[in-house]
Amino acid sequence: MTIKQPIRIGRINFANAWPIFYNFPHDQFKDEVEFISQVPTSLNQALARNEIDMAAVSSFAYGQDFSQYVLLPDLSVSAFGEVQSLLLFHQKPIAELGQGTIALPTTSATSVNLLKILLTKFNGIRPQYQYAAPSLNDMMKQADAALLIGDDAIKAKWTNSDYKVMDLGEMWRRATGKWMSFAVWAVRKQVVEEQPELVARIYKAFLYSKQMSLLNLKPLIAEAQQTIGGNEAYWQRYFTQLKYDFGPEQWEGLQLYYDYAYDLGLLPHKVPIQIWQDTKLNRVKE
Ligand SMILES: C=C(O[C@@H]1C=C(C(=O)O)C=C[C@H]1O)C(=O)O
Repeated sequence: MTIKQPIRIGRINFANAWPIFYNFPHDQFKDEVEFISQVPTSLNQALARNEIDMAAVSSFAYGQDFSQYVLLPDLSVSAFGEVQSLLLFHQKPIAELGQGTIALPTTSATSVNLLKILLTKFNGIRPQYQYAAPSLNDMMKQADAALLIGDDAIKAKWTNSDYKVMDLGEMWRRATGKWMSFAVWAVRKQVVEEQPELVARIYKAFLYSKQMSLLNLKPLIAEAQQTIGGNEAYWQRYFTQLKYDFGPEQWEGLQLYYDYAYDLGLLPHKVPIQIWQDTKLNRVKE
């Protein structure tokens, strides 16, 4: 008898993904699952290298390697408009940034490409971009504007009032009228084939966790206040403005993002959104 390896699951260590992980019923799985908590770009890389089997990853990372993955429905970090944690900090007006440099956080894949899409397609500017560690003060020493995501963006906004701040979720909604999904739950196709029942059980456990978290946000809010700061009203709004569903409306917004990314050469191919459906792989649209 072959011993089944645990399914290795990547967890985004930013508050934006908490509602889906927070109430995961670990006791139902014992040695069958193992969680690895990292920033999105580290999870993207770990999934691509087969060091983990399933993860919340940057939606851009799915676009890069979609032939290897399927996406779990009804799970994502999405928004229709404002997000509060995908922020471009700047002093000069956006139109003047075309001659300047924008610092991009090494933690992000979806948002750095979303920013490029927004500035190129909708603002008609092509600044220089350079990657930097996600620290606003250091970034602004070398650049005219800085993008931050996740908890780094939240904290930077609280502690810096010298900059104008643009919310990428809001910019995308204004430009396209669509949803945007920043993180998706990707599973390696090979794991779906090898351990279909376990994948289905883990999927149900994530849905359960999301439902429980949204029914009672109080423990998540208390932990966010303790570990990150801010007040109850802030986190209440944060966790309700973000949406964790992944259905036709979110697919449509994400498909447009992939199409633009392909148009601009940010992705080398068109990206089909492939949704996992129990054990069958169901290609939803090209
Ligand atoms: C909503 C957010 O989206 C995150 C942004 C990501 C990216 O830019 O690659 C990846 C995962 C998401 O959880 C956030 O950072 O607050």
